Amino acid sequence: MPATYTKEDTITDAEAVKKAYKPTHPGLFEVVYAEGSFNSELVASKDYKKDEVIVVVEGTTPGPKKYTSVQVSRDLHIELNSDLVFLNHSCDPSVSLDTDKMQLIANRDIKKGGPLTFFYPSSEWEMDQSFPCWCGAEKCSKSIQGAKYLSAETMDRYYVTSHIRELLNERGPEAAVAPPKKTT
Ligand SMILES: C[S@@+](CC[C@H](N)C(=O)[O-])C[C@H]1O[C@@H](n2cnc3c(N)ncnc32)[C@H](O)[C@@H]1O
Repeated sequence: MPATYTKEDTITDAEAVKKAYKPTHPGLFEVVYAEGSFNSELVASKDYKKDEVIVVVEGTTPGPKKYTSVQVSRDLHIELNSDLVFLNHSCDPSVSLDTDKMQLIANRDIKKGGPLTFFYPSSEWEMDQSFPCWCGAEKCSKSIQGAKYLSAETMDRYYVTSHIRELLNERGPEAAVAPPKKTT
């Protein structure tokens, strides 16, 4: 999978992709490829302790809001340009992405091979590509569209970046706006 990962990169031969794969962060984490669109995931290559900094995120570039981008301030979106693009969303996330310190931090002890997932609305106000969540967490938000569409009560359960905290504070205590109907 190239660093310039695009929507067209549907995996039709996961075995061939696996053979050609060179991890961007060997020893820290790696991609587990699965056929189809968006079915691959990032997993730990070693055990991590709760609160451990897994990696300082480097080599990012600014770009337009996309399904691969991460929002790092009110107006700035970046591409991760590494295997980190395979971090999936979970409503019970194993890691947090601190976009102020640009650090990926373990939310709990993580075993080697365990999935690395973060709560996408912790950094994204309105996502480019929304999706029905498959995470299966007890308190799953079901439709992931960005922090704008979640209640303060839900957002309070999670680590939230400073730009999202500001936007939530500006919105005030009223309920989140109704989500748009269309999801991908
Ligand atoms: C940057 S990709 C993450 C890697 C992706 N799994 C892949 O194989 O390309 C983000 C996309 O992955 C999918 N995704 C990530 N987490 C998901 C989840 N919990 N439930 C459903 N789809 C998810 C969504 O399609 C999302 O737009």
